Amino acid sequence: MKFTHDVIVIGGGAGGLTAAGGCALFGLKVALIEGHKMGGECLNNGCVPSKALLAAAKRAAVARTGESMGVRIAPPEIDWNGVMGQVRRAIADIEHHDSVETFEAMGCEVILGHARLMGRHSVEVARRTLKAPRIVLATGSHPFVPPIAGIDGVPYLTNETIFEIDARPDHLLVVGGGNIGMEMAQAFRRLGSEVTVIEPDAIMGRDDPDSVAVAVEALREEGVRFVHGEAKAVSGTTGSIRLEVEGAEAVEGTHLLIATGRTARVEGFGAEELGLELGRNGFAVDKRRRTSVRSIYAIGDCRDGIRLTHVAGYEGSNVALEIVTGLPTKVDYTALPWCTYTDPEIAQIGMTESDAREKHGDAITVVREEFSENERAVAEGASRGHLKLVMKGKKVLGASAVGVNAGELLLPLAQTITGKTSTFALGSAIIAYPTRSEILKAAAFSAWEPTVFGSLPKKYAALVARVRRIFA
Ligand SMILES: Cc1cc2nc3c(=O)[nH]c(=O)nc-3n(C[C@H](O)[C@H](O)[C@H](O)COP(=O)(O)OP(=O)(O)OC[C@H]3O[C@@H](n4cnc5c(N)ncnc54)[C@H](O)[C@@H]3O)c2cc1C
Ligand SMILES: NC(=O)c1ccc[n+]([C@@H]2O[C@H](COP(=O)([O-])OP(=O)(O)OC[C@H]3O[C@@H](n4cnc5c(N)ncnc54)[C@H](O)[C@@H]3O)[C@@H](O)[C@H]2O)c1
Repeated sequence: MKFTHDVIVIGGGAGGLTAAGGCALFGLKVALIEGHKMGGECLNNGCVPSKALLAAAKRAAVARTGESMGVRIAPPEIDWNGVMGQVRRAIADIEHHDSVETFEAMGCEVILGHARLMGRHSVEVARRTLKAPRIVLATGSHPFVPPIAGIDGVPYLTNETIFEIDARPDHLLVVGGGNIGMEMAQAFRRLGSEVTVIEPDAIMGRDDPDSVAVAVEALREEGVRFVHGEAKAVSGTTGSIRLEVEGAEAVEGTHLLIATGRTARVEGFGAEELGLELGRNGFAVDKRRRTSVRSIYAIGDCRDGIRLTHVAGYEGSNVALEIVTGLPTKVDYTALPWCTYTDPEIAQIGMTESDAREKHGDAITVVREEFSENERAVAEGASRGHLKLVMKGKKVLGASAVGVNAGELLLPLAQTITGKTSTFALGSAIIAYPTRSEILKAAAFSAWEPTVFGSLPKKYAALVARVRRIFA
């Protein structure tokens, strides 16, 4: 077969960009195909606009404290156009990282158009047929809308539309208490909407319940209402929406946000015809991210598994490495981090306490340190939250943190979990005072405290002291 490229990448989101850029930087001939907007979900409808909205909301929340620390601030006035402008500005300021020009400069041939798989080595796009020994699918996901009776007759928002609404909702009903639900609930509440979150299971069920409880309490104090139950039926129109909830009373609001998870994008581009096997939600892949057709990889949101930007990017670089070197390269998620950017922030890396108990039973220990003992947090009057280290012996298996900027604490823990550093090194490091990172040192040191101040070191110290008294 005559190949036009070494690798064809379908999808210009976090996964596809990283795979394509990685291969191109090694000098391979790469075709990168994007059918909608470069940057994908994260830049255009996901991480970036949501964090920009949370930033505007935080300003409003600070202003709402009125008088605090002897400083009086006027109550916030929310200009919705300005808020949406902040969201657009953030996207505009970041989009050059993901632009056609940037990826052409790296050496990719960027093709804008809808790609279609025609065979194990061939793709059609913009009336051209491309052929390559390897194809990478990075086609992402779209919002999952559950079968709520009446949903098709009611206007509803998803992450694809919520960052463009032209007026602030008076009362936002958020169906789903996952990452999107929690972040959007706090953002809209702080910007002045009434907010009700409807969730039948645990709020943010993948996270440590102790961390989640701290954030839920904070959101409740700010006025977010949580209703425990499943959204079953909906009626009404924008401005007047009524949602029937199984196991709870019906709720009414002006706008409806569906934040109930994602569906992998696996249809409409020839994957069915090629017979690519599917998992529960996305392409079935092995640890090298190969699909059932071995010349075709699937990475990021479109394959069955975790859906996060840094995961898509990591899988993109992993696949690029495998294609470039020709050596099998497996993904390793023992130190996977994720954060939810509410205030307080919820951060997790590696195993939660319950994951670890399930795997190792009583062999694990959990060390917990409170931000109320961290002097920086106390001085700043923001000491809500804690850090939990989950350990087996002196090895960290995972950590859960909740508090201001908790996600920024994860890097040293990633190195500890992967064995690149140790709890001893973390516990004995010099940490600038006063910083929130001191909580890491305190937790790591707790693991060593019984050993360092144990009976043997005490006996040794006593011996040195006795000798010194004799010879001093
Ligand atoms: C509201 C929200 C907030 C989020 N916040 C965070 C966060 O804070 N941190 C985090 O880590 N993750 C976050 N995520 C998740 C993150 O956005 C995704 O995990 C990430 O974007 C997945 O990247 P991807 O490359 O797999 O797919 P995508 O970003 O979805 O990109 C896929 C691309 O493929 C293109 N495409 C699809 N089919 C074709 C075709 N046939 N031909 C050509 N092009 C095609 C699409 O147009 C799209 O641009 C958030 C998600 C949402 C919805
Ligand atoms: N900070 C971050 O990293 C971040 C932020 C936002 C989104 N994301 C990613 O985006 C993806 C989607 O987020 P999400 O919040 O939509 O999904 P999610 O899977 O986190 O949560 C969806 C929630 O909806 C609930 N639900 C489902 N059907 C329901 C019904 N009929 N009534 C009420 N509740 C119902 C589920 O029980 C679940 O708790 C996730 O994969 C997440 O990783 C990440």
